[in-house]
Amino acid sequence: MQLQAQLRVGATLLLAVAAGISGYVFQGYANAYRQSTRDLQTLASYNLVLKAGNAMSAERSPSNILLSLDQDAGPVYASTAIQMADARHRTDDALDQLEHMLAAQPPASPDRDKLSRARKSLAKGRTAIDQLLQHAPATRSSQDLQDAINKMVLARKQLDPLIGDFFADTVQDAPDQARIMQMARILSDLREYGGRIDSMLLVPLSASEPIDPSRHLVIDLLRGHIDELHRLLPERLDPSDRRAGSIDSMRAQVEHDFFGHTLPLIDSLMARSGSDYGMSAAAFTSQTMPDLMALEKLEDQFIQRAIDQLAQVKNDNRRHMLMIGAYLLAFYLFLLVVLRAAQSFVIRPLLLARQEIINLAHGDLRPAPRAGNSAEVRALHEAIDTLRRHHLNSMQLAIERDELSKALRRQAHTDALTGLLNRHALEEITGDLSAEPVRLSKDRGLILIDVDYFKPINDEHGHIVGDLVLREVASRIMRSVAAPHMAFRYGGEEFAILTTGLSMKALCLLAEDVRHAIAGDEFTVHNSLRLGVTASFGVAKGDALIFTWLDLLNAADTALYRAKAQGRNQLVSAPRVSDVQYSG
Ligand SMILES: Nc1nc2c(ncn2[C@@H]2O[C@H](COP(=O)(O)OP(=O)(O)OP(=O)(O)O)[C@@H](O)[C@H]2O)c(=O)[nH]1
Repeated sequence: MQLQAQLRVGATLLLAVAAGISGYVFQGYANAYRQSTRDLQTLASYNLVLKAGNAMSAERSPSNILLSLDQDAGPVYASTAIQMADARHRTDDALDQLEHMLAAQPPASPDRDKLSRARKSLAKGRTAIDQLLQHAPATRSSQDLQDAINKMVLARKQLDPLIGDFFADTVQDAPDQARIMQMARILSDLREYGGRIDSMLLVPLSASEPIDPSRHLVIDLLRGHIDELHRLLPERLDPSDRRAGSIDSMRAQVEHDFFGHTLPLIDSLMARSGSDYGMSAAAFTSQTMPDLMALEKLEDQFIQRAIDQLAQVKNDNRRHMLMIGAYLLAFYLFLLVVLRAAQSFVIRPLLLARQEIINLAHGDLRPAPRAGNSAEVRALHEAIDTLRRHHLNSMQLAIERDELSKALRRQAHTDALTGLLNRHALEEITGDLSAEPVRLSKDRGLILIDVDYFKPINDEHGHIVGDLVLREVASRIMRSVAAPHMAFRYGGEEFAILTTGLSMKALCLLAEDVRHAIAGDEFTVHNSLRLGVTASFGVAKGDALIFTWLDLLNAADTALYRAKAQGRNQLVSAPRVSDVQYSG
């Protein structure tokens, strides 16, 4: 498998493993995120119901104070009336929010029915209170007062089933939040029961009547509930939360105010057997209202803190999910970069180096494109450069060898004295005469030339002069012979001209030209020595009688012999079918 493919497979495997692990962790966070979203929604809904209940409970306090005040109370009455109006407003807001939340449920759903009944009861309670407030306190009967108060308590009680249903549902849907909801409910119930006791004491205190046994019983029952709930309420509401400082201080404050002040006050009022309570209903309600409000506030802060914590958990989970996604993406990009880098810095340089080596192998020594700059790739390029240099050297050596062998070949075929082709060259062209006879082309013609009386020149003037004469003879022959015909020094003072495509007549004319060129002007050896030189010529051409090189050579040699014999400085052509003969 190619390196690139291996890298891709490796990267895909790595990515798959990373994606698997990330997916597993991501799934965990996604589940936690979904759970925290659900919990948050559940807790927020539960908070809405409790808020509505608390608002209804809280609304009773200013109503009760107002019912126990004389309209002549002036600013106190007016400010309490404003407080009651505000409290009603808050209750309506809370109930509206609750109704809005329940709007998703079908119109005839039990929850919406319960809420609607509670609102109707509340409206009745408010009407009863408003009607009572139309009359001066002295003209109100205790019964009417108790009825109005009971209606308000009943309205709040109508909401209990809804709170109970939400509590049950949410404990089921978000069991992790059960403790928080339970604590919130305890605080809400404490506030409600405290408020109810307040309401129950309002009539006896307003009318300065003794607490009748049935009222006593109800208040004792409520008091008992409060004690029970008090026991369930821990010292620290959420010890796991280190930031819960303000909650804990509020909790301590509630312990001090509600349990340490309001309840003992109630107990002391309950303990009085007569009708002298030592305080008015308005004073009593005004004293207990802040403590009840503190309870309410504690519940509100507590559940709000829980909601904030859940929102934080939800955000943390979402952040973790995003981080995992970002890490995975970053890992994917990293792998992509690694692959690209491998492609740029390893694979491409390798492939280019491979191509360069192939080019070198095919003799292409030109510089090829390269890539990569790592130490390893540079080392590879240096190795290729070394190979190129070796290749270049051996090619140069081969060229030199070739040129040398050509020069040697040329030398072997050239006569050193005259510069003409030598006999060996002629034999290469005509074929080894000792071997099988080579078929001769009829186009071929041969002129053999022999310098006349050369020995006497040597003898009289020395070999050096003889050499100069031979050179001049060769030079004059060369000047007369043009391609495709070729001139040779055949040996000693003998020369040859090999022709192609000449008729016997043209051959003889050429030989005659050469003869004149030699014999025409005297040879100037030096200023004081001028020599007249002649040569004899034997001419032969391929035809029906002469059909091998040996035949041609013999025929030309015989003709030359005859030219010598006939007196030299002449040419004799070999006998032909037509037997034409020229003589000079
Ligand atoms: N200077 C010189 N002399 C050479 C060379 N090669 C052969 N000779 C001489 O050429 C002479 C040839 O003499 P011969 O064969 O008798 O011919 P000739 O004297 O020309 O007589 P004919 O051919 O019969 O006219 C010899 O003396 C050789 O020594 C050479 O390269 N240089």
